[in-house]
Amino acid sequence: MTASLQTLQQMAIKLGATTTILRERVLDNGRSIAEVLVRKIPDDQNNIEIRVAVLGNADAGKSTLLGVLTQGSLDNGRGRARLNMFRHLHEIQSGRTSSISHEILGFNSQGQPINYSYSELITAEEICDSSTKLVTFLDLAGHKKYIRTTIRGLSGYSPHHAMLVISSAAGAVGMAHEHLAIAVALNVPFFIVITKIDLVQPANTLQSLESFLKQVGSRRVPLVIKNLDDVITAGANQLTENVVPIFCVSSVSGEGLDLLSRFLHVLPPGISSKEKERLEQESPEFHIDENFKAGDVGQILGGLLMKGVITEGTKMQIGPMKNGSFQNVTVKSIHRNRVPCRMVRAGQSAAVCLDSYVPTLRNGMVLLSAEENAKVVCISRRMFRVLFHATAIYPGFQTTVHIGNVRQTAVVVGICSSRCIHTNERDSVLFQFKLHPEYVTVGQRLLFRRALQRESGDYTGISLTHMP
Ligand SMILES: Nc1nc2c(ncn2[C@@H]2O[C@H](COP(=O)(O)OP(=O)(O)OP(=O)(O)O)[C@@H](O)[C@H]2O)c(=O)[nH]1
Repeated sequence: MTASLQTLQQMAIKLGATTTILRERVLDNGRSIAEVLVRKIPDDQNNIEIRVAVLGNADAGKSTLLGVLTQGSLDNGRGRARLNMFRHLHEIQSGRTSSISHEILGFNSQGQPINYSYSELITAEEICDSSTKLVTFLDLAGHKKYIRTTIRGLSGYSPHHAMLVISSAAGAVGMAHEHLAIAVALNVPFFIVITKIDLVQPANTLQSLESFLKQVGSRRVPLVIKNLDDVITAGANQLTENVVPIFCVSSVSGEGLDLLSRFLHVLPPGISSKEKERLEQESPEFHIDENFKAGDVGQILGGLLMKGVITEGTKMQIGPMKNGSFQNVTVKSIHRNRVPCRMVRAGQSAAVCLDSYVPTLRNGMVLLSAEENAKVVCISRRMFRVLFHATAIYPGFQTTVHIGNVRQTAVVVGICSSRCIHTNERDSVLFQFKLHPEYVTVGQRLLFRRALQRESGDYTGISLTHMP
């Protein structure tokens, strides 16, 4: 076995790859078996990246868990670990997340976590440089007041996986149901973390999970992760098998965190390297989710590059403006994970600085290649499925729709095969944006939600496919 592992390692080194032994076992006949992860990072990339959105009810322990994973020191049960996750003073004062924050956790080639406790004064740049795998967490808000921000995170940032955090003290209550229903509707693979097991044993919460999963429309069955074998099996099959991995952890005692961390290390990115290569060949399409001006630096756009490659100096067009037109711009500089870089590739998020100021910028706009003949829509036809509605949806129904980063009021102007749509029914629907045209592409999922009364927050439905 030692000789075989050495040979494998030498083969990997020749290809510029690394090997990590995931598990080893000695059989009854004295022979042994080892499962080895061979990780090859593309030549032009530092590490393999995945984005994980963190969902769950307020006070479930999301920010605390992220604080513990990314800062590397345990919580005191009174909110110490979450302090670094907050972006605003009111969040620190209330202990409640209201915005989307990004946190990173790296892993080296041996599978050891690299976070801010790895060495004294380590910076985000050094974490990125020393990691072969990088997990970016999106810490989303749990309180129902901030549901629109949470939907924006799930729909706009295209996370590869969602992590639903449930407190074992409170169970799957409040917004946990709605958050997971949205992740299921957007087809984001998910896993569950039951936290605070130092306070209450998770037995009752575990029991209720099967019916909880059915209620949100997921046909997957829960698989409680108890040992390293379960971790490897669940990690390898996360995208294909019909199971939901469940971890039981405590951010105060640290119990169960090792298995969760190992799972994050083996969790695969959402798309294959072939698919990624194909996307990189296409014309660039950068979806804007944040825009701001920083002193003399100029106009900065935060977002995700869905297709193509952008480099410094690339000539592009930004829009659509209110009249549907696009404005020509040039990319001045690019930052990724707070570090300057020369290039951003399909599937990566980045902050792009433009050479000129763009008036009337809004989130949901796109940056496209300057040569692209960009088309925008006022009216769009889509296949709809209503997940829940108290009565039915008729023409004239008006609501806020989310398509990626686009968020705008739209009106249903026609339903193709019947007069109205009820819960669980599907139909092709024509809807019109109320204010201005938007850039949408075939296959993007559309999500709409309407609060029937201000407080109740009834979640209504999703469109499955965009029909050209
Ligand atoms: N005993 C114990 N307390 C925990 C644990 N995890 C979190 N807490 C405490 O639970 C409280 C709420 O945690 P948060 O991390 O702010 O919860 P959240 O889900 O991020 O809440 P929002 O930001 O409002 O969405 C804090 O006081 C934490 O110290 C745990 O594992 N054990």
